Amino acid sequence: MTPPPGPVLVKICGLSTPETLDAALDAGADLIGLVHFPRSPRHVDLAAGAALSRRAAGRAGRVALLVDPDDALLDAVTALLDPDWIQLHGREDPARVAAVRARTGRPVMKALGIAEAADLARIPAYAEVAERILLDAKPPPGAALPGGNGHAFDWTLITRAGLAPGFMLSGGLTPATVAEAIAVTGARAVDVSSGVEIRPGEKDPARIRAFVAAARAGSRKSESAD
Ligand SMILES: O=C(O)c1ccccc1NCC(=O)[C@H](O)[C@H](O)COP(=O)(O)O
Repeated sequence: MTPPPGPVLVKICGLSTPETLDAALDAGADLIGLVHFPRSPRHVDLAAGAALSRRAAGRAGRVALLVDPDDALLDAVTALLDPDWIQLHGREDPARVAAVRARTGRPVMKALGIAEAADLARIPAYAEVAERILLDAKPPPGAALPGGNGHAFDWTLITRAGLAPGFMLSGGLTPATVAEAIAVTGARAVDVSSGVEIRPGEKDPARIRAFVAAARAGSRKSESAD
């Protein structure tokens, strides 16, 4: 996927209240992520997700975040949340990603866990079936969650691999580090959850605003350096 030129695309993930959703929308987030995964501190049930999705409609792209969903859950999420994107953050293989895309008719963002250069080899097969690849830190051993862990991976892995810039960079980003992450990787899209929280699951409007501002500033600096 060739990313459009222009400012970096910013996703704020794991929003679960109207107030913090409004903060992300008012800050200018391009995408908002709604996590439907009961073990997550950011989990929203389908009714809450539907209400938040309606609140965001027309103001940002709505990403329904699922982990190894079955078809019944896909159908319910599609019908109730009407997401603009479906993000798959589990062990879904490329065939499952293609099937999800076909069943829901929604573009799919597939998360891949990165810890070492060899992990990047999975990208081409997924890039064939997903509209966007989200590169996240591989969960540490024993982690309770497949994502949202607040861990960063070595961004130079991307630089050294000479990766085309159509990916979304994720994993442990914060307002303080996102500009450097953009400079190092050339990412044209970034994603954050823990880095804009006071505590797990509790988003901080001030940190959301700071993250969006820092990402936009970082992308302007990165573009002017090109
Ligand atoms: O955020 C969660 O709680 C979560 C739970 C289960 C699967 C995925 C999850 N988050 C996925 C995301 O897209 C996060 O924004 C991404 O992993 C980065 O998280 P963080 O390192 O906390 O910024």
